[in-house]
Amino acid sequence: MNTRSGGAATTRASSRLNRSTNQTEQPAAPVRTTRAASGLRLAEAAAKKTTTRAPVARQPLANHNTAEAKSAPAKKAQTKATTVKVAKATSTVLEGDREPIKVRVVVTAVDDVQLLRQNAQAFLRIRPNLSDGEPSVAPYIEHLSDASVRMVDPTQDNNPTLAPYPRFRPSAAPASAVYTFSHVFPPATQQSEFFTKTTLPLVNGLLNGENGLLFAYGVTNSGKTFTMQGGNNRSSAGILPRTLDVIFNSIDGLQSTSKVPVSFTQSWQYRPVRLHGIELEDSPLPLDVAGIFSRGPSLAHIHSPIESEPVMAEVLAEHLKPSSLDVDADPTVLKVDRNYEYSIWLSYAEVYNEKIYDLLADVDGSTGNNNATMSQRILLTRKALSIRPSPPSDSPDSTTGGKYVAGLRQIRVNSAIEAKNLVKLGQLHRRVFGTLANSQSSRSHGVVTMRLLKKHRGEKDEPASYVSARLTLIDLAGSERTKHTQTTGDRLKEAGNINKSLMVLGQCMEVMRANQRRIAQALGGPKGERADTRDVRKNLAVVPFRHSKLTEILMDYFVGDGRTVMIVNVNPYDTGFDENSHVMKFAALAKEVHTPAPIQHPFPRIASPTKVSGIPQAPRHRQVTLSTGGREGRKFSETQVEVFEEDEDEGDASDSDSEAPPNPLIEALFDEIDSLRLQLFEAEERAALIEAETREEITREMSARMQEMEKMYAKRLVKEVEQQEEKADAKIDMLHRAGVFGRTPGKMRVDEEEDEDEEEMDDVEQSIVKDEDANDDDESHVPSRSSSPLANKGRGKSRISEIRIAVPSGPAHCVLPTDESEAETATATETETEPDSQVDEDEETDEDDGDYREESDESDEYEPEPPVQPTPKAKKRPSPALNRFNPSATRGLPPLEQAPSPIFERDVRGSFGAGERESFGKNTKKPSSKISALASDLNALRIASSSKDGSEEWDMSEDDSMVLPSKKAAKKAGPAKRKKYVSSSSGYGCRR
Ligand SMILES: Nc1ncnc2c1ncn2[C@@H]1O[C@H](COP(=O)(O)OP(=O)(O)OP(=O)(O)O)[C@@H](O)[C@H]1O
Repeated sequence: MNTRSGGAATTRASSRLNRSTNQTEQPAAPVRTTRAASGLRLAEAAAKKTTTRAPVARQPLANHNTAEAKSAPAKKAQTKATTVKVAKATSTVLEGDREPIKVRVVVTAVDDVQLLRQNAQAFLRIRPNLSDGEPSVAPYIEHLSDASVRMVDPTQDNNPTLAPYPRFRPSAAPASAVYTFSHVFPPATQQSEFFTKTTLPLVNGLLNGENGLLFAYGVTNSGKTFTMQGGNNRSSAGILPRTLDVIFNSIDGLQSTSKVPVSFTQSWQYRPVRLHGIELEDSPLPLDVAGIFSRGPSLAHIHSPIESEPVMAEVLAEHLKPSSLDVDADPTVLKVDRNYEYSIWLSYAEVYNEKIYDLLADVDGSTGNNNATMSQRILLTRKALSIRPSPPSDSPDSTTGGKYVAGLRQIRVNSAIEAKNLVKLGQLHRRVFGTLANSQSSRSHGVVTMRLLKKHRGEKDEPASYVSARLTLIDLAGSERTKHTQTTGDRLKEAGNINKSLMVLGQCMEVMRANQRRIAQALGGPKGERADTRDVRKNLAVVPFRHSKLTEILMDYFVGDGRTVMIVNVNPYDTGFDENSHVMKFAALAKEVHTPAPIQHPFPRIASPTKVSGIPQAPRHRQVTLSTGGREGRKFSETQVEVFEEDEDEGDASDSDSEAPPNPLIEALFDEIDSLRLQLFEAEERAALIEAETREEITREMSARMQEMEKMYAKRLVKEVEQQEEKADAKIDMLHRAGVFGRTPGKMRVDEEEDEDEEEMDDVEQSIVKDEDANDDDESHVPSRSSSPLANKGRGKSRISEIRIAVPSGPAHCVLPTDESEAETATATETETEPDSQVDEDEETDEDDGDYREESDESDEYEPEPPVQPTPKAKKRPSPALNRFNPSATRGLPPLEQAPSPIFERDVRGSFGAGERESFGKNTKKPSSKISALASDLNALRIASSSKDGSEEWDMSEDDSMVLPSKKAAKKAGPAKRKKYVSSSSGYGCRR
């Protein structure tokens, strides 16, 4: 017989509230009371009967922070009180003007404020270094305070080749960031302390009828399983066993024994079903079940699931020995209301590859291949469970809905040891595969739910008398990315699904946070105005809980009531900085989620997202090896377990009939959406993988190139600095020599310079001779030369058709006079040189060689002019550059520029082509004084040449790029007296 509570399956609290409301003879008020609030039902209901309160003014949101600062219990009490006031207010308003909308508004507003005050808590736990001795690398997480840490990318400063230049960061993660948590636990934190600060409040809440959720998040090997379940050492029990200890310590002697006798030998008991429901046990339990439990942890007798799989029990007995289970028990006892009787029910599910399995379920086991080496083979078949929306009949006072895992066993446990044994059995059922990252890596999300039923001793034994609350502890799979674990095949798919569910979890939090902000903004209007959040609520984004199984089964915690605690595990030693940065960002997001975002949509019945409509899926087959013994002289045994995983069956849930018949069209549409979402997700994942790889490749190349460039620039910088230093030295020397600071540094130096000048002179002479020869050869090819009116003049001894000034490729030299008169001369010559700008202009007007040649041809038409005598000025003040040709009169100086401008060098050598010359003309915005000096040289040469045979004179036309000091005189003489300064493609030359 299945005695269902059906529509009567309301909690006592809600029924009393309804009764109270009904006293006004109104339809059931749309009051949203929470299940947690039902813990106060007696006192609250009594208060309602006796007092009439004014409607509660909505709390301004500005007080949010102040409210947060209050202690948790105080806050909870306040929340409950507020709820009661609202309930009363509802009643009052209904009695007054019978306008239900107003009531709704009040309730909604108060709910918003109330929910906004619920903060998700995030605790950070830093894993200690596990290697012997000092860690190979320093941890990159710095503990700043009890609530904050700083994470600095360890690769930022460690690369000496890059310092002090900023590193090109391939990652989007900030190189340094401070993260804040509710509390930060350093590596040395003991398990007991950690449990007390993070989980004990949740356990306390559970015993008081509040829901709670705690999950551990982090990359693989960061200590999630250690935190949740514990280690092998004494006192290293984790959160889960300690929670069980504290619960049973606290309800010791208060456990419910009430049963409904159905026959002389059998009795029934109320049990929790689905998400909120309570009903009589489907299958009768033997009356002496408690006695069986008390006989100890013999697996074969613990409970029916184990009994039905004796093979498993036998094989796993080794694993499930009580060993340290009871000696490592947490002694904490919490104060509970002793007027109640309690019962605890445990379920253990696994979300693996986007399918949910019951880890405590019967599995069809059979053995095979037994042999003498203790090697066994077990074939297990297990079936995936489906998720169903919680029927409204389970919780008529809840509008938030929620989903439950249909067919998930909830097993009653009477002691901590029993519970721990069940958990251990579940852990062995849980799929544990090794990856490269962690040989014992959890590849699934393990979800342990403790359900508490409590009933006041004075109440009748009926479903309405029971208060139900849940505490769910989740050991999430590692959040590492696939490429870091080098997973392939099945492992790759696992990793993809793990990441998917964690990603969706993050997305849900993000959407909830956005929704919360919108509600907060709506509530934060001008003071005194009643905020109507209905419109805002209607337009809230749908939180994508449906996108993954994990979020679907956790939905109730986010949209319903209860507290959420997130534990963030990080391993700052051998986990990548980027990986942990993602974890930290996720934590920051989760911490900001204050309130459940109400879902306005009904929850339709869903199909498995992995199931493509119409295509039956073959059961998945996997193989695991379980090893036992091997220590302390015991025999080593190995068991091969083959697992067949069947897809969930829509019709297998015993309670499926409690749901409303689904609309086939909606079903089909949801199936379609799910299948499309899956395809989209897979495509995105593929794209993300490709993108990540491409980015990484480009990043590597870029980094290498950047490094090369940085090195090159560094070298250049050093060279430039050296050159500058030498230049400065040279200048100082020059000034010394010029007598500004005194006499020249020494004779040695002068002699050296004289030698250099001699060499220079040799070069010039050689160049002249060479050019003469070349000109002899080329003359016929250069019409301008052959047609020059002066072409045949002076042939022979002193015939110079083109003069090139060759300057050594080394540093340019500057000649300074050694005595005062010379200095004066030099200064005067320099000042008399044509302005630079004039040279520039002239040069820029010469577009190409053709122009020159044209002019040259024109010049051929000129009549030979009588030689013009050099200007007295030029004679009187010879260019200092001319002194180069007279070593005895020259006073050399150290190099002025170690690396002369290439433009200047080419100019002097006259060896560049037309294009280069053009660019020279354009680029030389400000010709140096050396160019002017060179012009003076040429003029001096002209004078010297003229003085040799006394019949020829040289001059430069205005068209030429260089205007000689004698230009003024030539201008005065008229254009006819001017000669062209001819530029050929092979360089500058002076024609006569
Ligand atoms: N606080 C701690 N103190 C001592 N040892 C620890 C601590 N945290 C973790 N360890 C050790 O680090 C190793 C990895 O930890 P654990 O298996 O819990 O990682 P995990 O995050 O659960 O990895 P996975 O996600 O792959 O399951 C284990 O050997 C565990 O005993």
